Amino acid sequence: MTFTLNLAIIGPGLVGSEFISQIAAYQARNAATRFSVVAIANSRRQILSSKVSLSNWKTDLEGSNAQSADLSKLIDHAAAHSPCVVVDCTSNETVASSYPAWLDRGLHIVTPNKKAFSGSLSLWEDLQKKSAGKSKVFHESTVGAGLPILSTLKDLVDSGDEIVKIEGIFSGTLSYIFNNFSSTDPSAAPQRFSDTVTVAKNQGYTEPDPRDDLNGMDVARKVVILGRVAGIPLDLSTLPVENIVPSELRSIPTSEEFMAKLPEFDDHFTQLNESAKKEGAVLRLVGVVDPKGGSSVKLVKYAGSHPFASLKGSDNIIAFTTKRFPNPLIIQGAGAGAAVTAFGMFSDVLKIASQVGYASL
Ligand SMILES: NC(=O)C1=CN([C@@H]2O[C@H](COP(=O)(O)OP(=O)(O)OC[C@H]3O[C@@H](n4cnc5c(N)ncnc54)[C@H](OP(=O)(O)O)[C@@H]3O)[C@@H](O)[C@H]2O)C=CC1
Ligand SMILES: N[C@@H](CC=O)C(=O)O
Ligand code: NA
Repeated sequence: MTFTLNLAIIGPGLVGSEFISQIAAYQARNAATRFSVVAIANSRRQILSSKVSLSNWKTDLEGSNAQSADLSKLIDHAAAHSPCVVVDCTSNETVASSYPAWLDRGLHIVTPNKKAFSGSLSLWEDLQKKSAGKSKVFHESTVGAGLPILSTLKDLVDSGDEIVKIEGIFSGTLSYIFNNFSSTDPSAAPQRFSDTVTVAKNQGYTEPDPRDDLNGMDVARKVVILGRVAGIPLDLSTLPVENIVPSELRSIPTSEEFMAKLPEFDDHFTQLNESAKKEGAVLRLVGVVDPKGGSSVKLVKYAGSHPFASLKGSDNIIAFTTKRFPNPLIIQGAGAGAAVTAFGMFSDVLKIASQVGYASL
């Protein structure tokens, strides 16, 4: 008997489109069709079908067979195509707040969207309770993109290890910016801070508004998620977070205006970097999960010899110090970008497939 896992994809932007491409490439490589995309929706339009064409979906989404976006219709359609995973590739809070209702409909959820897991504790607890049943929720790409961070942490916790501290560089954007702007390499040409932000945005590392990275909130959300998976009930509203967006730029309405004005503040960031350099150090924005109460997001000066100082590109580095790993277990690699984020989502979909029937093929 052929087992097919259906997929309803919300938000085919940078990450969502790459996820669709990876599913299409998988289908081309595998004779038996294991996945069928039954819905694709952005904020304006949606296509509902028993099998969406993965070679033509962009045109179809704009064509006459598409409907106006209506999330409740999409969910009805997904629920009628069980087993179905709703893949939320938006960063939308309202979409995220609907997850418990979707789980009640028997749907599974895979997402890189951090909003539900770093939002209210009651939503988090509701999701834990509801995903303990038949419906599954996986969100590996919410921390460290495709790097196996949450699965590793869950394995540590479930097997009875004790978390002493989790510390790391959890932002691909801020990693890229500071690795280039505040380098350990004395021969590296000095860079303007605003130029590194532009490159990070163009490479697809940033949130739609790069201020959500620079204000520490994207890292804060990851710290909250890691804390909660580790059993520490962290809350975004009480976590100390260092915001490095100059105060004059915080209330500018659009990200485009923000990017246009950022070069005016290059001297401010150069001075920060120079003061670190005088101490033989570099700047890095780190997140800390501390069961004893010191969880935070802060800009830290690290000596050039520290492992966080020699990161490259948009790499994340996460150090788990536990009772069993007093010398930390370290995971390092690309922590942002469409390909690695979509890979993390694909690996989550494969886990659901194996749990709900793939194994029986
Ligand atoms: N970029 C990265 O490296 C990483 C990203 N992530 C997360 O992945 C997610 C997607 O990021 P990215 O692809 O860069 O974002 P994009 O802005 O490129 O894409 C967002 C997509 O969501 C759609 N969308 C927004 N609101 C709604 C809505 N209410 N209903 C339906 N669709 C909606 C948009 O549609 P429309 O075009 O109509 O607005 C668009 O298709 C985010 O949660 C991000 O935090 C996680 C890890 C790494
Ligand atoms: N903007 C984020 C994307 C992944 O979560 C980052 O830079 O890490
Ligand atoms: Na991850």
